[in-house]
Amino acid sequence: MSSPCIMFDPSMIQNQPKLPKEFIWSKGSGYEPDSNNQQGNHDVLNEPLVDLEGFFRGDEEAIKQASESINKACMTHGFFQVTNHRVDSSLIRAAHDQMDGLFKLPMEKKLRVQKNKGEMCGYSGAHAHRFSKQLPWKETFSFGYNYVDNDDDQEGVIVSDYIKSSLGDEFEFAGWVYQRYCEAMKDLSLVIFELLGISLGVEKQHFRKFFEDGNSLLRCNSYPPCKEPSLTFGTGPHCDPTSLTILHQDLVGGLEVFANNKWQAVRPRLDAFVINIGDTFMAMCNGRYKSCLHRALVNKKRERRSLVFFVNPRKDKVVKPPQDLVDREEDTTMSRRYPDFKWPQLLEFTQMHYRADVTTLQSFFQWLPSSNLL
Ligand SMILES: C=C1C[C@]23C[C@H]1CC[C@H]2[C@]1(C)CCC[C@@](C)(C(=O)O)[C@H]1[C@@H]3C(=O)O
Ligand SMILES: O=C(O)CCC(=O)C(=O)O
Ligand SMILES: [Fe+2]
Repeated sequence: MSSPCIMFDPSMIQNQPKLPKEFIWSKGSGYEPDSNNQQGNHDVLNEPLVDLEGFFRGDEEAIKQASESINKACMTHGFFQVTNHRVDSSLIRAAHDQMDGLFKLPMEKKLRVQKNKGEMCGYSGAHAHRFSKQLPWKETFSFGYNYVDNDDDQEGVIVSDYIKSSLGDEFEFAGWVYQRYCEAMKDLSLVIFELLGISLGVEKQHFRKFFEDGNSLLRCNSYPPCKEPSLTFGTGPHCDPTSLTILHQDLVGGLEVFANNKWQAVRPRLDAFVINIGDTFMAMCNGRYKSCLHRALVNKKRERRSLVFFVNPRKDKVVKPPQDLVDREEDTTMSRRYPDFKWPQLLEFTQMHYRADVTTLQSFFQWLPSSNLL
């Protein structure tokens, strides 16, 4: 008989003296927390801080500099932060403030919007509806955001309607805030895609155009304090399967990136967005840029929150590198490093058959021919 899944109620679970075994990232899994899995024990990553002011002013020299530092960061670890991004600071603050109302909801109400296996939107406590061990010490609310309402299924529902209809009228303002926040994230992502195009020396609008009619996901993360933080993870080590991730975190800290062969902490900055390259973009640039390996630690004292916007292409688009990039490969045996695919195929793989980690993309390409999605 299978055991009932664990209920992640922060007010109760964080007071238990011992970490429930489901949250222990066991030895031998390849993902055991290292002996130093404590905040404050790691080097701080000296990643480039890309100032977008020059881009918005159309200053050629500043754009060149920004794209060069993006190129360097993406060739080494796939991670950088941006400042002067023109996202209104009061909108960012409001998006963080509205998380209070979500995470403080009574459990019974959270469960009413609980995600089921295979679903992308709704509430999840420790992903316990999907996994039975190595659970992440977090609660999440996720909202789908389609740029174009291109069909009439659930995915076409806009964030504000989804929030209001699933959580009730008292969440109307929260819905409005997250709708605006998604719009701002979409605009910012298109700026980053333009810079990525420039940095790769391809037609500068190529990626921007490709993602203009995408469909994305906004996720609110809450990582409650944990009595034994060194035995678990808030989010275990992984590369995002998506294309680009835009993350905003509070000042608690806990995000780490694997760079130069070691885990390094990312210094939180309220005025910056963290940008990660994901697996899909790595495939789109023929492996030139690295999908960023990262994780989130938890701590004994303070709840940590982050807002994560995952950018994906429209579901019928073929993911492949631009031809001019392929033509420039010196090693002709490597002219195409990955086969073509579509985002829903990788999404199905990560939701139904494989838990995203550092080798998601390779495992996906082994699975793809046997799937009936081709
Ligand atoms: C397509 C997705 C799967 C995950 C959410 C989005 C983008 C990133 C993925 C994830 C965050 C990577 C770490 C593991 C994961 C299970 C998580 O901890 O949330 C992943 C998400 C998921 O499968 O729900
Ligand atoms: O919350 C964080 O800092 C990281 C979250 C993350 O990596 C993810 O949700 O994919
Ligand atoms: Fe991630």
